[in-house]
Amino acid sequence: MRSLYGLSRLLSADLRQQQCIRHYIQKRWQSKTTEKLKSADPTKEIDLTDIPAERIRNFSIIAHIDHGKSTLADRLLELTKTIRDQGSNKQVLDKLKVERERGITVKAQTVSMFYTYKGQKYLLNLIDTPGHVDFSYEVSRSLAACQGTLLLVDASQGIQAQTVANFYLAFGQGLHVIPVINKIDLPGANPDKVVKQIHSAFELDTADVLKISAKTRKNIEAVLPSVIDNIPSPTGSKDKPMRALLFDSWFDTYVGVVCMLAVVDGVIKKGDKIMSAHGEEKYEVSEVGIMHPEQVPTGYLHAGQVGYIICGMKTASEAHIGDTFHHLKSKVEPLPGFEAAKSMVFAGIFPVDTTDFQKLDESIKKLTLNDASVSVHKETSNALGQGWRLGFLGTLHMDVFRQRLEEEYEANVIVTQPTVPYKVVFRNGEEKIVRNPADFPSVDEVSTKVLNLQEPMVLATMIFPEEYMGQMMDLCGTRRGEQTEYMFMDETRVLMKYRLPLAEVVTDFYDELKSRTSGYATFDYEENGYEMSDLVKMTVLINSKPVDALSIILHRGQVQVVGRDWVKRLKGLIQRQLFEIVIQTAIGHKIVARETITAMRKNVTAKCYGGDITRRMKLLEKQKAGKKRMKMIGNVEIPQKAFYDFMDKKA
Ligand SMILES: Nc1nc2c(ncn2[C@@H]2O[C@H](COP(=O)(O)OP(=O)(O)OP(=O)(O)O)[C@@H](O)[C@H]2O)c(=O)[nH]1
Repeated sequence: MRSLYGLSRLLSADLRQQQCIRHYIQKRWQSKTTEKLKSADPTKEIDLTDIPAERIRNFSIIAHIDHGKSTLADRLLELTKTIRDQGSNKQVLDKLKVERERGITVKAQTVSMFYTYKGQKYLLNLIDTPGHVDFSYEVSRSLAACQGTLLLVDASQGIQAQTVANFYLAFGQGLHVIPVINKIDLPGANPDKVVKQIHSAFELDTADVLKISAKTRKNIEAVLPSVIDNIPSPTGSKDKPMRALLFDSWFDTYVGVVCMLAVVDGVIKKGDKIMSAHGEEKYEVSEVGIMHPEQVPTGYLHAGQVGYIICGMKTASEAHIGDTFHHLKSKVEPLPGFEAAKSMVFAGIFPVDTTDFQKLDESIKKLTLNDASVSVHKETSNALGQGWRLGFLGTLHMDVFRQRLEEEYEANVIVTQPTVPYKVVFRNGEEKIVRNPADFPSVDEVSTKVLNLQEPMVLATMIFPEEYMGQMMDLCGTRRGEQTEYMFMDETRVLMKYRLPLAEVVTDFYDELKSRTSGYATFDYEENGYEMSDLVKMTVLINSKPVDALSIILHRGQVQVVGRDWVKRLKGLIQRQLFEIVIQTAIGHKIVARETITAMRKNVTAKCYGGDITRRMKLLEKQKAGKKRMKMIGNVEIPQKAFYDFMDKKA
């Protein structure tokens, strides 16, 4: 065991690598379900000429989930009169319906505020970021547009796993970090203890640490002066050739893609002809402005400013996040970009009612217009018909996508078991990444052509009260984890690190971790390469016919448990039919588990004793309609609903 002092060196793993696995989702700013912000000013052009770069501050708020970032953002927007203070503003920057329903920020938002301090007018650009582990990718790219950040910590909960992860993202990008202790109004608040934690964990100067309550507004007025006094202004030069970093974008039905830029050097104006360094595409700027909090044209943005441009970009995939824009004729050194966000979780998506395919196709197209990080390929399944294989950055990203499909497009979908990208190394030296169990080599191929099989690993950091140590070690042990480090955060809390297979983390690991520690444990992870693993593909057979949509890649050690569980659950979902149904799970030809549904004789019109022909017809019609939602596996009819319930673990 070791003290926490100097945690920085221990945790400063490759931050770039950390970014790749992190998850990200893009918003639809103009979503129909999106609530409009309450803007104090009607949309009119704003003049920025009186604000030199020295009086600009670009900063973000980072924190663990629920520590109060969006609430603090509300207070700062009110204080600067960017929005009206009606006493009812609640996380106004969380605009997506899913954000409001889940009470989490999914999408980083930028807003420009004006603030007068010591008689001078300042332009403060605030980027509110998500706190959930799944959306850390949003955090890291947002930080690239900032010079400093407010690190918010809940006064009753103290430092948690994403506090640590987000601090190191900011630290790794060389940002000035201002610690702020929030929720000091809570009865369990212990701000002094949290100050000590911050000091020992991050070696930050805590002499002037801010202690606030974003909810009751206590000490809120101290925040912006601290931002101005401590965070440096951007350093670029207005006189150099224009270079601007594209750090966010979204699709607007009327104007196409809106790009968020941090202008590093020079000036970008309406009418300018510009080019992207990565895509080498040419555009003409038709509108340029700031988010205040809605889009407000300014006519130009100069070095140090953060704002949006509209330049006739048609699709979201043209906007490469991390790209550099420059004037058409000028040659500039591109700014350091970001590594592309990588899909780490893949799943099949199918309509519950197969006649909804076209509609769902449209909906997926629209939703992915704004989320270039979702990879989409068509897929056909014998069990579920036509569908898609989608790649996501994590399971929350996947859940959010599904929820938006269901709520914003009224789609009814079956999402298959998520799969991580496995690696197959062949004896001839070739390598293949398998994102779909259908592409996994057969048992014969594995024994004749494959040198080894590998699975992606992560390094997980967990923070929890000491009394849950046994529970946590047990959980990580059953998930094939290997402990790499543990230490005390303070007298009562432990920080533990485990190397775990990603496949074990993307299932129900987070829920288990929460339930085993009464919600006290927090968790974050980063990518940690591939490792050789004894992997197999398990298939489900219904009356000897394989059901492709129910194939899964597993570690051999899990086969018995999962195999038995699956046949039992399927038995509960498939109705008895006129003949016996045998449900089996198998690895190649080897049967793992089996359940049987005995035969029955069913006559839907049996109760109609001849007489009422209309009723008889109605029942037959109903049965016919029901059949449309059935899938035939061999001679067995399985309702799509059974697949839906199976995937949703409703049995
Ligand atoms: N008592 C108290 N509650 C607060 C305070 N600040 C925020 N909250 C509450 O804490 C909860 C989470 O606040 P948010 O502002 O959504 O937190 P967040 O960090 O933006 O959350 P994510 O975006 O999901 O990461 C909400 O219920 C807030 O009302 C505070 O100072 N005191």
